Amino acid sequence: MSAIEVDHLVVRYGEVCALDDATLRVGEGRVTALIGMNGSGKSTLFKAIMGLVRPDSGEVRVGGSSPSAARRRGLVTYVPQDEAVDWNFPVSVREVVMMGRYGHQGSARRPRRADHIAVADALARVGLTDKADRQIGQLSGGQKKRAFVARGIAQDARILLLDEPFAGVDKRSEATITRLLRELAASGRTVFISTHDLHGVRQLADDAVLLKRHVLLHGPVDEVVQPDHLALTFGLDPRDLGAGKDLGDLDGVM
Ligand SMILES: Nc1ncnc2c1ncn2[C@@H]1O[C@H](COP(=O)(O)OP(=O)(O)OP(=O)(O)O)[C@@H](O)[C@H]1O
Repeated sequence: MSAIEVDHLVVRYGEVCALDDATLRVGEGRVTALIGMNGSGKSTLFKAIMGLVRPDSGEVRVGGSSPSAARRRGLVTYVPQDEAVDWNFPVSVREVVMMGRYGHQGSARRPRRADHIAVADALARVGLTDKADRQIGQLSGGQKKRAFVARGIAQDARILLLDEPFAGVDKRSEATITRLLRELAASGRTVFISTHDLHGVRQLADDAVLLKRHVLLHGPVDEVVQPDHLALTFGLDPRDLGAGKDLGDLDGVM
């Protein structure tokens, strides 16, 4: 079954066409990696799935609903790239994670016992229990990502979107996040994640999508993450990625 359905999606920002006839199905209970060069439309695709940008044409369905309805129902959560977040905002790590519980608290927004338990559990799962009372901006890059993953876990969202969670992240956080995302998929969650980490992608993902304003290729990660396909995605000559080369040769162009 598909958790996310994107049909002939077109999104423009003025003159710039960020997504041009993008169509894809993201399978439920799987980890799907989204791969594409800078400006290929990855963040725009996530924003369209969250209902944060309006399509010029085409359609997005999330768990069978419109993106805004899915967001209101707490079906989907989004871990944005660093730049999209105001790290000076005076909230603690625990409060950030508690935000994931708002949808469970009714209009009073007063945390109940179950909310405190869910937050403590999520913090423990990402290894941030001892950092819970710090202001969010005082965490390292990897710890911040883990805090937002914890918010998604506390929310109990069925679908998690993560925009480059490994960018600027230490090895320990990367391993923690990879393990957590695999656990979430094993428990039926859908994980859709953009990444530049081609080395780690086979351990992380079941499927991969190559994006260049539209979907170039989508399938099992081992079939998709191949030098020829990546060369096409990143606008390189496939001969530059032939025998004796590996995915590391793409590091400089991503
Ligand atoms: N708010 C905006 N206004 C104008 N143009 C935008 C806006 N957001 C994105 N774009 C443009 O749309 C295109 C797609 O951007 P998007 O951020 O979706 O790409 P991306 O694949 O996530 O890139 P990156 O890997 O650098 O994060 C780019 O050309 C970008 O400059």
